[in-house]
Amino acid sequence: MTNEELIKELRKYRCADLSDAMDALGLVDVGTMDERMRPLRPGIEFKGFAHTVKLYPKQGKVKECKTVEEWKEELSRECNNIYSFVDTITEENSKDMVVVIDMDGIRGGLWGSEIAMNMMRRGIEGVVIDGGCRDSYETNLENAPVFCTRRTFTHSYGRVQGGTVGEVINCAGVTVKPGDVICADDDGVLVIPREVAEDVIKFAKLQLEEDIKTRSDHYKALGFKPDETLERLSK
Ligand SMILES: O=C([O-])CC(=O)C(=O)O
Ligand SMILES: [Mg+2]
Repeated sequence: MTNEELIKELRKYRCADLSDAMDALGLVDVGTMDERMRPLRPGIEFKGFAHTVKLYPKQGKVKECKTVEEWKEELSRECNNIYSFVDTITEENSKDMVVVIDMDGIRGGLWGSEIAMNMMRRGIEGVVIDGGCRDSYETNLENAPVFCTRRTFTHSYGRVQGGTVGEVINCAGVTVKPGDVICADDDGVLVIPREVAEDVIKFAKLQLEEDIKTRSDHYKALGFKPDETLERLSK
């Protein structure tokens, strides 16, 4: 299966179906991120391949700025360091990309309503951050696809420093390799190693088919209008 075929197929399934499939393969909780990893609002769902970023806690004292000009210069210099990973994400390589960021759970609001739109313009599927997001209200108005472990108003300035891109990281308790499949929905984030992803689909299909069958019966018995998720497999 090509990556394109794989991701198209995986998108039919809920994290619950995919997690049950991992269980069936003996991989219980292998890719289950900590429950603190939450969507910024209900209803965010995406799947894609991991582009990994590791950032480090800022060490040492920060400068005390005496003038606005000094602060502007200081902030710009620090941001160039913290956000140096941004230029590794382009319109050319962003298809089916999920940016996965390990910042050691630090509070600093690395994501905000500006970078969220910047990344949407570059074309990523979503971002998963073991750390902070700020400007939550505006970021939600933008429909930005963001999962994080913290919400905050603090900046990453003075709290985070630049690191590496494209290495094996630990994000919310899970080892993530570049190219692993990242699955995110209202229930949380599941990481599926690329090498087992095709087997996972076989078992996930059984789970979802059975769920659709039984829930369709429940809808009929209750006289409710079926919800659109019963169509997931025909998409
Ligand atoms: O400015 C930053 O570095 C983070 C932020 O608030 C945004 O992206 O809106
Ligand atoms: Mg902002």
